[in-house]
Amino acid sequence: MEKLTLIRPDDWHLHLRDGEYMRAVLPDTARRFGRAIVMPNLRPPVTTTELALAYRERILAALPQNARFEPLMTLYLTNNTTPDEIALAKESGQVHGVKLYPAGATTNSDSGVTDLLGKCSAALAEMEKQDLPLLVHGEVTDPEVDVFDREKVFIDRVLAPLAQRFPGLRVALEHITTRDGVEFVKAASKRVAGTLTAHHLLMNRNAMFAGGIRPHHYCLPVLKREEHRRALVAAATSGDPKFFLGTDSAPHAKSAKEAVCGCAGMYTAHAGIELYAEVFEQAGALDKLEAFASFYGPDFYGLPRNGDSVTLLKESWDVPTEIKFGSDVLVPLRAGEKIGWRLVD
Ligand SMILES: NC(=O)N[C@@H](CC(=O)O)C(=O)O
Ligand SMILES: [Zn+2]
Ligand SMILES: [Zn+2]
Repeated sequence: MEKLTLIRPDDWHLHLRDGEYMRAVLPDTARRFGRAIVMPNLRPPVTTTELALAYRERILAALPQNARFEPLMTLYLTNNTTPDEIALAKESGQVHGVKLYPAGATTNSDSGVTDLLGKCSAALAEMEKQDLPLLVHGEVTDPEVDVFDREKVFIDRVLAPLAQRFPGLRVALEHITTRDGVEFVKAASKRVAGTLTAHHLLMNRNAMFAGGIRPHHYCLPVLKREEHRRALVAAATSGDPKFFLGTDSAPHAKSAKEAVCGCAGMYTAHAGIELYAEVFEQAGALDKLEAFASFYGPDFYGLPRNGDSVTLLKESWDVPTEIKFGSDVLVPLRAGEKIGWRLVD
């Protein structure tokens, strides 16, 4: 049987939520990944180092015994984030990035930024000075802009001017979904990188409408056309160190997804590395998976690569139709279907 052994991967974009929900999903990530950049869009958001350190303690306390998983914390940038808070974050050694959510762009982003280059310039200057990366949800929230164009317009209106004004700032464009995003990252300086999710690599926007409306294939940024998906796969499998793994696994209760106004996010942590193995296999690039999943992320964040490894077998397994999610259930990606690679414990 075909077998794949990789240095243990890390997830550079993950939603763990909190409390019983966090306890339900954390083991899926901890089983596969050595570390994860933990998103701060809790309610209320993680806006200070103090809140981030307390959240980190709750995650550590919820880890399965013997797990050697390390949560890498982030701060939620607001119009009021001070340079002092940025300095504190860096000094803590536990905060590895500051997350920009344009206000209203996505799940739990109501406290987000309304005018990045205006209101956040002092915080951004401090991040540049401290070399603390800015992690970006790259979509404009202007309701006049077509939903499918919001990433491209964000690059033109916000990201390009930001990179000009703060050339020393390390920036990760999270969950890139378009050719435009790929091209921006490639053309930018070495300090600009991007993460790619498994679901945007595997599916185009038709997946939202296969035989009817599919709420479990709705996320933000929304799935795009096939030509964009192909550009993402080309970037992921190119061996370019600017592109690395970030699942954006975003658990929501089944009832919140299957609703009149269903919320955005796909749960993929149950197969967080296996789904990428499918992508790289389909592209004939399994030899490029390890660097994408395990090398380029820590290199960008200035952290050591993991020392141990994981093994995948080319053996299909059945994804459950539901997974317990605290007092609720969630529907994982590929629910009731098969995944072609299996993680060996
Ligand atoms: N990706 C999503 O569709 N949802 C994420 C938020 C985000 O990453 O934008 C969530 O927190 O649910
Ligand atoms: Zn996002
Ligand atoms: Zn996310």
